[in-house]
Amino acid sequence: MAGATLYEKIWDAHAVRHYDDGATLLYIDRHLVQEVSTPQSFLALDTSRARIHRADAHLCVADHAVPTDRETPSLKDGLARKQVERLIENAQKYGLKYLPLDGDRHGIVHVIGPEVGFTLPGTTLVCGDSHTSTHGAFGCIAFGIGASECVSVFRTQCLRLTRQKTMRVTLSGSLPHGVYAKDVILSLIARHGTGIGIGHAIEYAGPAVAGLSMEERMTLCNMTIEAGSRIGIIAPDGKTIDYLKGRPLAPQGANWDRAVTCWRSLKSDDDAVFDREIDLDVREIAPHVSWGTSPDLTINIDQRTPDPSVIADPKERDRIRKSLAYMGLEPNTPIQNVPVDHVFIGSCTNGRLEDLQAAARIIDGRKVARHVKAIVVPGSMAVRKAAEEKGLHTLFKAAGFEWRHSGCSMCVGMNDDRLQPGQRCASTSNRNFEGRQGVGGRTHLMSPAMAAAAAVKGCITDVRELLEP
Ligand SMILES: CC(C)[C@H](C(=O)O)[C@@H](O)C(=O)O
Ligand code: SF4
Repeated sequence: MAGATLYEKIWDAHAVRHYDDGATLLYIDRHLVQEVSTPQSFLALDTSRARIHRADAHLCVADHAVPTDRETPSLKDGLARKQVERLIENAQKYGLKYLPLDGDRHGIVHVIGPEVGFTLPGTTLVCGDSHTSTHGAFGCIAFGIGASECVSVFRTQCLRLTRQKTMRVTLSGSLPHGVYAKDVILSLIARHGTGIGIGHAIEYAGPAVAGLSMEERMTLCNMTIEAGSRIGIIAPDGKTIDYLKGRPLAPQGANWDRAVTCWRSLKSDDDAVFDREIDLDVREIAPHVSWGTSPDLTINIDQRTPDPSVIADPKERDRIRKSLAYMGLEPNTPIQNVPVDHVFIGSCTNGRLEDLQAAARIIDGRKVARHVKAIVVPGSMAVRKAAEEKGLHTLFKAAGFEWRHSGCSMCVGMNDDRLQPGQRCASTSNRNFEGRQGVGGRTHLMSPAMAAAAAVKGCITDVRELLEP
């Protein structure tokens, strides 16, 4: 019999019961709770007068709707305010841990989970949010769930699920100058489409993955959902263990030693068979920019927008045409030099310390172009503090960036940070759908270094021109 993949091993270790129809009742170790996706779940709990099975398995934080300009505390808007207040009330009522907006542990769920050591290898972790795939960077099965699934987790700590197929993406080589984990995942999606991962749990492996930092691995797993898969996973190694050591919710003392022994054994067997295999040599990858309204509509910085008139498939032709029209771009336009109005550095994809450092290296000694509004939104207050300790805030502010507090911010038009219709944004976030950053707003996805380059030049730019050799 062939060996098992890492995903299958963690799955089997959490299986409580197998059903005749092939489904499994899976034990869920951890649940992250944010304000936008859970009000109905709490309401269902209230109505059924159900109890929460294990209060310590849940961690709550409000991130999507919160203002990031907290010098002028707002939360004025009716819905945002209600969502945040409801989360605080519910956490209190059910005895769940809540990380307050004004506390030093606040941040985007997917940034704070690993940061506080809530995210651990070998576990199952869920959240009512599709980018829960991020946490798989730590070697756990982590995925987004819906409101009714949240209720099951609250009540029973279990979910009835069907096991996904498995796919391995083997990344070889090492990242070229000016190319980052963001470019790798954008390139993968551009090459294979947004449907490639549907029904599969994707394990990232190979020398290029071993070479990535934990933060880069999180960027990769984060956008796995944009490749159609709910689960991205990377086997834990020395970097994973170093990252977690001493985190407040990580095991301590003898438990830590026991955990590390177990984590070191967590990997796919050499003879494990994946349902699908993809290989990618990262040395082939150039800085990427999305030009359209889906993450696969992405090109190299030195390429041009496509020409729908030469596309044979009528559906695809129509999609490209519509996308160009929404983005206000002509066919065959070089993406380089397209002017931008906004630059957003942040989100659960690229709002961590290394992302801010990569952007700061480009900004250092330079100024944001006069017509550009540029904001840096650290993914958490801990990231903000660490960046300030390194003086990054001074550097960003001197260049003309606004230095904000943690939250989802411009990644999603659910708070005060939004584009106006027709505005174009160089953004380090993960989704470029119509209206994602505000009604009529136009999003170009890219790495933090590329976004910083766009801020300085006032247009989409090849970051390699601004990098020291
Ligand atoms: C609002 C939330 C449920 C949503 C998600 O599921 O991912 C958001 O975080 C997003 O990035 O689109
Ligand atoms: S930062 Fe963006 S992608 Fe991440 S959870 Fe918030 S809205 Fe979703």
